[in-house]
Amino acid sequence: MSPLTTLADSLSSNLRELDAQLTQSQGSPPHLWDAKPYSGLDNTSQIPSQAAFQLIDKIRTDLRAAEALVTPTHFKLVELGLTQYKVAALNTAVSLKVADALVELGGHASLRELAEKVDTNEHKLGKIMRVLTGDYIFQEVSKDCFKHSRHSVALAGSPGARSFMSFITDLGMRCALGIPGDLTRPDTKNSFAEKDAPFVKEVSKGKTFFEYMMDPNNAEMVELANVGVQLTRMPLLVDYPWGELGEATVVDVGCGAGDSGIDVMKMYPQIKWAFQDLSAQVLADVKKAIPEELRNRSISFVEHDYFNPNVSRGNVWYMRGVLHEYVDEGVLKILQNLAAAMRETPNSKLIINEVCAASPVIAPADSMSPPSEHIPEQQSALADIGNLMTWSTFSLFGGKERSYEEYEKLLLAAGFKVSRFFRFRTFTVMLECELA
Ligand SMILES: C[S@@+](CC[C@H](N)C(=O)[O-])C[C@H]1O[C@@H](n2cnc3c(N)ncnc32)[C@H](O)[C@@H]1O
Repeated sequence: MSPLTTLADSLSSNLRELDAQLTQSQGSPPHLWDAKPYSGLDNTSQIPSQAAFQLIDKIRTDLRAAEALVTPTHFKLVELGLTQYKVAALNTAVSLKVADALVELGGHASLRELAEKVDTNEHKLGKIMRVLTGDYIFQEVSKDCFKHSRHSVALAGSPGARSFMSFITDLGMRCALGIPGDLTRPDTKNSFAEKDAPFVKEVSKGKTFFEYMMDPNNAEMVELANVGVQLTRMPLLVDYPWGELGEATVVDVGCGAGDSGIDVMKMYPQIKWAFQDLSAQVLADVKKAIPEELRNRSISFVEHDYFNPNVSRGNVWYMRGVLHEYVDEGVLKILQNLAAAMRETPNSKLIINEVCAASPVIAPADSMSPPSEHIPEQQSALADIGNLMTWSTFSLFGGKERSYEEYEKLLLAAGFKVSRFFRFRTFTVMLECELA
C-alpha cells in the first residue's frame, strides 16, 4: 500500500472511532465553526477518556505526516521558517482585543467594522485575520466578514487567557531569537543555568526570570502561571491513583506555591500533606492559600533545603517541577537525600511529576505502518506540544528536561527503581519509584 493510502486508512479509522466515542460521551460530535467550546475537548476540568486521548495523539501525528507527505519540500521548509508570522498574528489579534471586539459587534462583523472598532488599518487587519482563519481561529463566513470559531471564542472576555497568549507569543518570540546563539556560544552552549537562559541574555539583559517576576511592575506574571496550570492540573489529579494512597503523608519537596497539593487534598479527603520549601516566605504564602475547607486536615509546613539530609518523615515523597531545574549532579544529590530519608519509612515511594522529553515518532527506516503506530510509550503524550513547551521554559529559566531513560539512569544511581509509569492526558508524566 502507498504511504498516502496507509495514512488515509489510519486517519479514517481513527477519526471515525474518535467521533463515535466523543458523540457517545457528549451527546454530540465535535464542532469547529460553532462559536462555543466543545465540552468533550475544551473543558480543562473534564478531560477526554484515555482511549479518546490516545486517538487524538495518533490523529494529530498522522495529520502532520499527511501534510508533510503532500507538501513540496520548498514550501514545507519555507512555511516552517515563516511560523513566526503566525505567532505575530496571534499576538496582534490578542493585543488589539479583536475577539472582544467581535463579541461587542454582535458576534459577526465586516473587516471595516472590526478595524474601526480596534482602531487599526483594515487591510493589515485582514491579513492578520486570514493567517488565523487558516488555522481555524475565527471564521470568514463571506468575503471580508468574520465571526468566531470554537478556537477564537476562548480569547474573548478572558483577560487571563489573553495575557497568557501575549506572554507566550511576545516574550516567547524574543527569547526564541536567542536560542541559536545559546547553542553556539562557548559560555552558554553547555549551560543549563537560569543565569544563562536566552531570556536573561536577550530580553532582560542580566535579570533572571525569577528576579523579573519578583519586580512589582510584572505582578501579572503570577496570574499567568495560574492560567498555565490549567493545561496540566486535572490530569495530575485523576491520572495518578492518589486514592490508593489512603491516609498516607505526602511530603511535597520544593512545594513552591503548593497549589497542586491543595488541589490533591481537596479531591482526596484522607491524604495528609507536608509542604516543604527552602523559603519561609514561600511556606507562609502556602499557609495563607490553604482554603477554609482544608483547615481541619493534617497539614504541616517544613523549612528545609533538599540538598541536605531530609528532616521529614512520610510515606510518599512528591516532587513536581523540581528536578528539571538541575544538572545531573544536583538531581543526584537531591535523590540521594530522599533515598536516605525513605529508608526510615518502609514501603515509602517517590513520585516525580515532570515533562518527559518525547520523540514524536521513532520509526524504523523500512516501516510500512502509519507514523501513529510508532509513537513511543514511555514519554509524555502530545510530544510536539511538550517539546515546544520545554523550549519555552528553557528559554525563560534554563534547566534540563529529561527523557524516561535519563531519569531512570539518575534514579538507579541514587538507589531507586521505577515501579510504575503514568503517561498523563497532557504533556506531563508521573514516575513512581521505590528503593531498589
Ligand atoms: C520550580 S519551584 C517548584 C515547583 C513546585 N513544586 C510546584 O509544583 O509548583 C521551586 C521551589 O523550590 C524551592 N527551592 C529552591 N531551592 C530549594 C532547596 N535547595 N531546597 C528546598 N526548596 C528549594 C523554591 O523556593 C521554589 O519554591
